[in-house]
Amino acid sequence: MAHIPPEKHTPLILSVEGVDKSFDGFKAINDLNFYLEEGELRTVIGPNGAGKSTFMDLITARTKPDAGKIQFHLDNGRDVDLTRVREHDVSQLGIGRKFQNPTVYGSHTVYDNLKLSLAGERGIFHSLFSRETAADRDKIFSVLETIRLDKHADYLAGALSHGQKQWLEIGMLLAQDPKIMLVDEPAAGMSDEETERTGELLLSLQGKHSLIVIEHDMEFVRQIASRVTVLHQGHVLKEGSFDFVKSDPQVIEVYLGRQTRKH
Ligand SMILES: Nc1ncnc2c1ncn2[C@@H]1O[C@H](COP(=O)(O)OP(=O)(O)OP(=O)(O)O)[C@@H](O)[C@H]1O
Repeated sequence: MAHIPPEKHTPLILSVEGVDKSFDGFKAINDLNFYLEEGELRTVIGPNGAGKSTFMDLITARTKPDAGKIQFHLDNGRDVDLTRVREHDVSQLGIGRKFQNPTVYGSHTVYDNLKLSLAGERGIFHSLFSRETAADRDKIFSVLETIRLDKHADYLAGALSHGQKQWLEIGMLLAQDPKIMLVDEPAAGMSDEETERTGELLLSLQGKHSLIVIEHDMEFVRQIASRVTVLHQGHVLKEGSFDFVKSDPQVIEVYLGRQTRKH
């Protein structure tokens, strides 16, 4: 079957076409087609086991598909086939991922955590024992402002609240200037106020970055979503505005009707 990409209003940055992935004969991803526009903030929802994490594993080349194409469209007009790239090289290309649990360096300051992320190829040793350039400092302070931790630059990361650790980790991704950011359940375990601030942060990033956010908390999805993709059995069940997917009978049947609030 021919795969028809959505109408192109804005250039696409990512195309996933006809992707399959099985584990021991079980199809976790089944003929998946997904298109992300440059600067878009897309929310992906779906029941447990729908294939959301596997989808992110495929984009970051942690997992290789059995079939299909995953293309990263660079702004120089080149397309990179992500199924042929190693996981390490995917992050170098500008695709960053934030896992659900924050993994900040607790015994280092917030500032140093960002400095370490900025280091990239230069390496951790070099980063900790060398002076950063003025451009590095500007970048770190700009990220600190974006994640609203500028007053916490000298705090040990281990002393931050859960929400602040999540923002710091988003900041650590930002320090590397990713073109695409994959963010897995950023609001999990957060207070209502932290959740709202996280939504504001993600909304402030769209346009400058393209984001895919996996989330279960529908209030949070309502806050951030412009377009929502519903995954079910490794396939796109529905895609559209929050109101469209929320009132769709099939989405209610397979997901919303069964959902119990996690937090
Ligand atoms: N490495 C693996 N080996 C075997 N089965 C796997 C592997 N990874 C995922 N699966 C299976 O693939 C299916 C999709 O899993 P996946 O974790 O992608 O779903 P999910 O939508 O992220 O679920 P959740 O919301 O619970 O995190 C599940 O049935 C899971 O058991």
